[in-house]
Amino acid sequence: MMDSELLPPENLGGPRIDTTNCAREPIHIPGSIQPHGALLVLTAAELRIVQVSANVEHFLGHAPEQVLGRSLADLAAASEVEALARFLAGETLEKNAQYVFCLNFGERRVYDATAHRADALVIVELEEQDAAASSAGFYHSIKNALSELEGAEGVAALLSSAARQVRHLTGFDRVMIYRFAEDDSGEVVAEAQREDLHSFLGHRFPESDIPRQARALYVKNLLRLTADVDAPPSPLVPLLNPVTGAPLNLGGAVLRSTSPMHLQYLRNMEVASSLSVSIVQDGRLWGLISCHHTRAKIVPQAVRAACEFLGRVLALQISAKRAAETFRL
Ligand SMILES: C=CC1=C(C)/C(=C/C2=[NH+]C(=C\c3[nH]c(/C=C4\NC(=O)[C@@H](C)\C4=C/C)c(C)c3CCC(=O)O)/C(CCC(=O)O)=C2C)NC1=O
Repeated sequence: MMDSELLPPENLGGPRIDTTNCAREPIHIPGSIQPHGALLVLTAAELRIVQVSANVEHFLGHAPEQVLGRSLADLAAASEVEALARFLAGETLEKNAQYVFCLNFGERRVYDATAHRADALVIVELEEQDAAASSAGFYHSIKNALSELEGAEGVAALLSSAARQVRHLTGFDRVMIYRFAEDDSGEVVAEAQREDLHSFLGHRFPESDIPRQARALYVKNLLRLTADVDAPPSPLVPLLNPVTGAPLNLGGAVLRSTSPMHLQYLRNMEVASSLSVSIVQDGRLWGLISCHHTRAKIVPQAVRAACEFLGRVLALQISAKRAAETFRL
């Protein structure tokens, strides 16, 4: 097995992951999700439920064995299920598309839902709704953030503004802009933090802090949230997907459990919650917007979408400002 090949997961007989082999940890198939949401895996054709997260009863009022094998249409409002089917009919597997909608399971069980394709399956993730995140004021702050980024004079001012805007939008205790060097080590090049916290500005970190398989995933999936480093993961039921007979690829999932290695890294930094947004330029991971909170923090779907959008705008603005500085436009 080549050094860069990923190891089988520990829950399927793989070796214990430690600092000597963590660059080969298969982080896309943890076999569990973070428990602040629930996950359903459906067949694409009939939208039949073939795999769930063990905590599904808390969200749907039915135990896993009462849900497995049933059609989503048996459990949720027909209009929303039909909208999901229409979306899936129009999408191709190549697109890393997410479908964001609402699912109503009756008895006031109404959730933000995020759907995406994984192999020949559809993963639907359910999260509690957050009214504040969809208010007009929220959209106003995104508009302001964009104007600030566009008005920044030069790359350094742009990165500082981005850190400030993301902190304002999300309320994280600390927001950093982390830039990768040619050797994939990294440096904190901008920061906005709670005034009583020490600064990481100018600190450099080795390539191993964000290993190869994580960087590769982050070019495809642009945002990840660890809501609570101490929350017990909710395992998938059954552990192997019955359609594929393999572990479910959670690389595109918003609730994917974070690597235990990284959870310990965050605890060592006295961080309870972390969110990062990829800054991708020409298909390469230029850097990350890395956010920390000293307490557990669930970031609602709408706020995450805004952060991901800002990350994309920031990548474009970095190129534009660098070109302007180079050619003194
Ligand atoms: C201020 C500086 C600063 C730095 C440098 C920083 C690093 C950082 N690591 C990240 C991810 C991972 N790291 C590791 C593994 C290891 N990390 C190590 O140090 C060694 C012990 C090790 C194995 C031996 C793995 C498997 C993952 C993937 C986790 C997953 O997605 O499941 C992320 C993105 C996730 C996030 O947003 O929090 C960041 C931003 N976060 C900061 O704020």
